[in-house]
Amino acid sequence: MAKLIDGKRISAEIKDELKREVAEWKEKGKEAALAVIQVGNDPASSVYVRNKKRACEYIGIGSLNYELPEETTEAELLDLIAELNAKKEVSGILVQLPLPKHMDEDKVIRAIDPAKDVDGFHPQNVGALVIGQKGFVSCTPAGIIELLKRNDIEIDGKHCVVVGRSNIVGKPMALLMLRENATVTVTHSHTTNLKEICKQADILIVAIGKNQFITADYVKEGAVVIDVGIHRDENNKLSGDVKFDEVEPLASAITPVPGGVGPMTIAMLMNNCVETMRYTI
Ligand SMILES: Nc1nc(=O)c2c([nH]1)NC[C@@H]1CN(c3ccc(C(=O)N[C@@H](CCC(=O)O)C(=O)O)cc3)C=[N+]21
Repeated sequence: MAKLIDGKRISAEIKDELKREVAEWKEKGKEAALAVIQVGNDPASSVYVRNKKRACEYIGIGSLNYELPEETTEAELLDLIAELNAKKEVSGILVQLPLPKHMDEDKVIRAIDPAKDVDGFHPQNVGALVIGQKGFVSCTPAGIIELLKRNDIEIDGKHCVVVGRSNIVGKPMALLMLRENATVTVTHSHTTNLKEICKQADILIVAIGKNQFITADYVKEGAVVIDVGIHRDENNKLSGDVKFDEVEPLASAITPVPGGVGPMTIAMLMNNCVETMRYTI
């Protein structure tokens, strides 16, 4: 039986730590506020936006929500970002992804001041991660490192296989594991022998966006399995990229969906928001 990695509990712990820290910074006259921009009204996005707002309120930082209609032009969005970049009271800016198809996501992300890019998506922050310099780190991979550390799971020297190479999860995940001295293999949809490679993993991190794709035959006995996927069926029941019931008996530790990686994303977003208080004068 695998140890269940409880992301919900750990994210609550982190938010409590941050709440105490924010109170201390406030006594010293510092403030922080997160601006969240949502374009259109995708219901799943609305849930996340609401969760972020609630987390800001909980830890004691400000939150501004901008709900823009689907027809907003890219130029209008860029204007709003420029306005928020210039606003001293706004310390973090998050543009909820995905954006409507008529917008160039790369261009929009590049418009955010890297010092306010609490998502860690700006090329300057991604570049800093590549060469080991300070910068905001993408929240989901940062949350996974925190989950492993707070469960005393050794990373140093281990073989970590990352399934998926997205800019916001797979790639930064591989870089963070490398920073922790893991030996890292990045796999993706063109990988031949995917099963054999996954089976060599001491730590298997799955972010491919395919419902319950990873079955027992991908997993070595005793492996640690981290599931980044999130899928919703017609009854609103959530599942991940890993076939949990099959894999759980094999793994030494595993994250559930929900209650695993998801809540950690929000906790690390809050950590990035508090980071803006740590270094300003
Ligand atoms: N600019 C931007 N930054 C993001 O960080 C970002 C984004 N866009 N677009 C969408 C994805 C998705 N995402 C999640 C956050 C929390 C949960 C989460 O809390 N999940 C809960 C379940 C919540 C539920 O019931 O749906 C869990 O896994 O236990 C999931 C997914 C952040 N994203």
